[in-house]
Amino acid sequence: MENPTTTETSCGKKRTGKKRQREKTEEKKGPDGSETEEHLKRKKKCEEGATIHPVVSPMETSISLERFAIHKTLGQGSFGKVVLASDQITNKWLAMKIIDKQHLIESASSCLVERRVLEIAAGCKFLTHAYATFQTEVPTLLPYINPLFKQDRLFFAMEYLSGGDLYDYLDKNGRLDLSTTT
Ligand SMILES: Nc1ncnc2c1ncn2[C@@H]1O[C@H](COP(=O)(O)OP(=O)(O)OP(=O)(O)O)[C@@H](O)[C@H]1O
Repeated sequence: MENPTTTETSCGKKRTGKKRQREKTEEKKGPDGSETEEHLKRKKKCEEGATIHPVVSPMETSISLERFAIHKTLGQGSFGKVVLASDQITNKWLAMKIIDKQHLIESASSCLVERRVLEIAAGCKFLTHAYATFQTEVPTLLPYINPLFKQDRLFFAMEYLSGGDLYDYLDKNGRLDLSTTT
């Protein structure tokens, strides 16, 4: 597995309201390494320029945190932090967004919208997508008995994009020329 920790990322920056575009064009697979028929259909439609409608749930939701090794923090967003993780089953690197559910009381709908966008993006080569979402639920009294048990959290396991985000790139280099964008 190639080590992505040597590539430049915009670590530690907090900004709001931006969505990065996908920088890699290699084929993407689910956490089990396979590409579903639905993903392939959606990828084809996307390449043909058709409107992609959300499917019920192309993402894995029945996996747990133990499956992943967490390596370092990639950045901080409005909902929580994003860490570099590796999937110990497929051996792939990914970015994991960790959201403390207590912070979602005011913004649960924004989080659901973000999840939907990550889901719709599956199969579209210009958008970052999520492979899986899952959550941890801690019995209410456990954090008081043992502080190592943190509050309930939501996890978005997304494709890892190295090289920083589009906003930083445009900020530093100005407008992209036509050949770079196509
Ligand atoms: N898929 C990814 N691959 C690599 N780094 C990422 C990825 N997603 C996020 N990051 C890093 O984590 C930071 C925070 O991302 P996040 O999506 O939480 O917030 P944002 O898009 O910057 O802002 P907002 O939360 O308002 O949407 C980003 O600025 C980037 O440095």
